[in-house]
Amino acid sequence: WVNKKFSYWTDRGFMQGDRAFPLGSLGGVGTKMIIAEKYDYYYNKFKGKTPAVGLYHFLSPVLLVIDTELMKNILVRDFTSFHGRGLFINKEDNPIGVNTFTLSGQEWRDRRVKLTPIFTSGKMKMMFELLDVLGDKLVRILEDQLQYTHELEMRSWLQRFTIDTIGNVAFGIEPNALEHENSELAFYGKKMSNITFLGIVRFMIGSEWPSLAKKLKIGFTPKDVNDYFLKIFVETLERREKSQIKRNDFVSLLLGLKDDYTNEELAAEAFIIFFGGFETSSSLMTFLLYELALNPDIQDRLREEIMTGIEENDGILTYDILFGFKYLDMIVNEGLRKYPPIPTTMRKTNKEYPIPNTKLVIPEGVIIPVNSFSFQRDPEYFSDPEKFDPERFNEENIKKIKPFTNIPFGEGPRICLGMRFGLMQSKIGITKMIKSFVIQPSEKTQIPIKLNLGNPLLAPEKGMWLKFTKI
Ligand code: HEM
Repeated sequence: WVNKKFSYWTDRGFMQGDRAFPLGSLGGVGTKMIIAEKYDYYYNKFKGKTPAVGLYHFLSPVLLVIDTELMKNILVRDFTSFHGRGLFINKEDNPIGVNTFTLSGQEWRDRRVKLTPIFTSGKMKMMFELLDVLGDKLVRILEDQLQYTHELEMRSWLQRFTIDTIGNVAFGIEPNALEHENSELAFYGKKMSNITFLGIVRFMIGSEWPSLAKKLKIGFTPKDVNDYFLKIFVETLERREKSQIKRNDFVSLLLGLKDDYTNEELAAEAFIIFFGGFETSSSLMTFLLYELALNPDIQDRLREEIMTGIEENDGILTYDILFGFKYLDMIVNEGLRKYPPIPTTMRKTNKEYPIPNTKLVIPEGVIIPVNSFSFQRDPEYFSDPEKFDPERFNEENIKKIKPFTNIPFGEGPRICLGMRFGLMQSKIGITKMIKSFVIQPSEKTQIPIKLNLGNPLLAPEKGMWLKFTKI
């Protein structure tokens, strides 16, 4: 029976990767490497031999994309055959898990169309002030820390910063995570990004046996995460409606969709804004600080740009000034290339798809991992890929980047909805810190950095210890 399962791809004429019961092609994931590194192993092994290689997530067939032309077809040109996300959802028992990120088909399209207007640059500008204030608070709190020590574990500080920003704008609450290490929001937020044995079992049941998963009331999130986020969002909605408070945040914008969606559906969107926004941006800032500490020339040039830009604007940082920092933009782009916070995105075929110019046909219902991590670290597309080199993204070089090889926010109709917000909060965080501190490696800095095997997003293994000195 297992052998039959493992011949799914060869029966259809595809090349396939290693397979063994029970993990399928995922041997070593979580113990020796993260899943993106395992995909990368297959990407390098099969590159040039086939446009896509068949793998197995446990016993389920998945197809890893290798060829950039095929990737373009999947993400953009022939998107109508690939609009699914391929995640298990359970509307009855886990309403929080049913949102723009996880939905497929018409339901996804309808949500996406309704939500897109709440992410425009005009709406982001409205939220800038709130983030600016929290950025200053981050600096104040780090300054306080320097009375006791100059070595700071920045991953957790940056998580605390993004919990405060997103808790504020998506749930209308003051998590005060920067003041209190163990805020409730942080507890439930982190629960989603720590892979546990139980989480793997739940994921496996959800993808292999959806009807059993429904009977077991399994969904995209654990039950307590569902209940917590539902509760805090509904409480905020009620408070807002009663008091008629108007604030420039996602809660107010979501409230504007009240005629179209139930409270549960709106809470699910607030949840994905929180989940999409807290770990990704803190991961990006963490790796950026690491590279800035290791590359003092780059750090100095960035500080010069920031200081001059703010000084010329009477000491005030605005949205337009922030997004006008060209070198900061190059640095952020290079950070996203080398350390994509979500290193793999997924699609699912909703109908059979013949791969152009081959005899291969991708069957319906197959999950397609697109591993941006591989393309963005492929020396064919980015020479000396381990080197942190913002010049890859200067005005001239950026034009030479091969399309679809740098996709940290995904691509096509399902591209990240919160890209502008993610960039805004990461750029604010970096700008405020670089303006106030010189950042250097410390004795505790892990060089070269290793990845945390228990996190589906890109995270450092042992946190990010860095030396901070007040300017
Ligand atoms: C540096 C920060 C971020 C990175 C690197 C990132 C990356 C991604 C990636 C790779 C995807 C999948 C795209 C695809 O499948 O083509 C995605 C989807 C998504 N992201 Fe982000 N993200 C970030 C920040 C945010 C923020 C701040 C929010 C919310 C405010 C957000 C909300 C979403 C949503 C709703 C989707 C689902 C889009 C859909 O399926 O239609 N993201 N993001």
